[in-house]
Amino acid sequence: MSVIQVQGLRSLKGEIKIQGSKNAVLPMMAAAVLHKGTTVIHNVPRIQDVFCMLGILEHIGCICRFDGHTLTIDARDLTQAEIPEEYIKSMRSSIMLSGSLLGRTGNAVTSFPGGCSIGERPIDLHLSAFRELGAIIEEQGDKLMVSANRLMGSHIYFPFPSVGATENALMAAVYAQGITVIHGAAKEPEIITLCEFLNNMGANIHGTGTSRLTVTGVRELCDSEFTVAGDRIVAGTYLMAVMAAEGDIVLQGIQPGHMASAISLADRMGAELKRYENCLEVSMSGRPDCIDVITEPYPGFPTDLQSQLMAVMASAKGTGRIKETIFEGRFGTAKELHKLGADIIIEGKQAVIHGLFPLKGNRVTATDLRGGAALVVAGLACEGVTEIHECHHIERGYEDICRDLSSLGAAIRGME
Ligand SMILES: CC(=O)N[C@H]1[C@@H](OP(=O)(O)OP(=O)(O)OC[C@H]2O[C@@H](n3ccc(=O)[nH]c3=O)[C@H](O)[C@@H]2O)O[C@H](CO)[C@@H](O)[C@@H]1O
Ligand SMILES: C=C(OP(=O)(O)O)C(=O)O
Repeated sequence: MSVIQVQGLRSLKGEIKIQGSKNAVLPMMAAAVLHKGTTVIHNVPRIQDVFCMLGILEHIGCICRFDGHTLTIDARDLTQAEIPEEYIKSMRSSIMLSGSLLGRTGNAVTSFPGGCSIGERPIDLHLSAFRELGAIIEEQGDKLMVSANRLMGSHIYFPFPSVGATENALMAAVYAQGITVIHGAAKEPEIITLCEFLNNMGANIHGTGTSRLTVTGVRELCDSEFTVAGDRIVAGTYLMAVMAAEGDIVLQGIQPGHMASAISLADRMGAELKRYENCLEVSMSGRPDCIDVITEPYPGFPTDLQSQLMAVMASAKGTGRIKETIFEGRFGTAKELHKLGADIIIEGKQAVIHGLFPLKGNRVTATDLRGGAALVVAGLACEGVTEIHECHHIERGYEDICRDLSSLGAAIRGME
């Protein structure tokens, strides 16, 4: 599907089950490489990034079976420590293999990762964590070689929280001799899940959910099974969708506690919300109000919902400001929203949005995963048809955004 057409101004109604979390499952798939045996993961979303990670696992010698939403990874016999550049350049999470391969074999050959155009995204913190555990890092052209005879437990200090660096440090530390303490760890729910997943495999990690994680090295892991939680960013995207389109929807299969900042923001903007243990009911009648928001590490408002929020505010009442503090390139979507008539002014790290309703359907282009989803959200508040091109970006993280939104009553279809 490379083009999506949305006929706007139809309210949403219905119930939907949210797919498993991309940002939780990708590090788990990388972590499965640590174990000389079999790992089964349930509720795995059928998205492009998962297929890319599968390609990497098979390339290094894992035998994988992906039936429906259950993925079995047999990592008994690894044959390769080098990940081809085309994988690394197409997906940021490929860098997770450097931690798990280093932990398992003492050797990983990767390169600097690519991914969406949302900012520079250096990996200095990942590399400093590996060095702290005793690894040697060599760069040869584009190649990045990480190796160690024996990883030794140590104190790793992160100056600010990085999700990926915390995950890579955890994976490298699982077999390191002695105790590793990660100070300044990220606290996102996906880190908690990775710790639970690794402990379920036999690792020994304490401090889960805090910024100080302690890993006591173990000698071996065991076969295990794990179920991935619902994707809080996909759920947040559909929360933004109903705010843009108005209506009443129920999001099933999620933990609303992991979405507290998005829920309180929707409440401030005028939505009515009811939280249950595994689902969230949202009603929006009339146009939402613009508000002021800052993106922050968890538990703050996530950068991964910033573009979708911008799309909602573009068609809301009044004036609001969004300050993006994580990825400097994430205001790229504003340029496409302008084509729909949105009034957004970018001033450095801040976007000032004057809401206008309805927006006007037009041809726009997705330039990154969440920015693409934001254009779909904006299309719901447009008069006429919005045609979104380059939708392969959206398929990186959404199983089928057209299926999901049309089941809620949107007039949306995908085309090749
Ligand atoms: C697959 C996955 O889980 N992706 C998520 C992960 O990305 P990712 O793990 O790449 O994001 P990080 O948490 O590492 O990035 C946070 C900030 O730290 C900076 N940084 C990071 C590493 C480093 O070595 N040096 C450095 O300067 C980044 O440029 C960014 O400004 O967390 C982001 C922040 O919540 C989310 O938007 C992404 O969806
Ligand atoms: C930026 C994202 O993902 P990644 O880190 O995989 O590029 C995202 O999920 O919004």
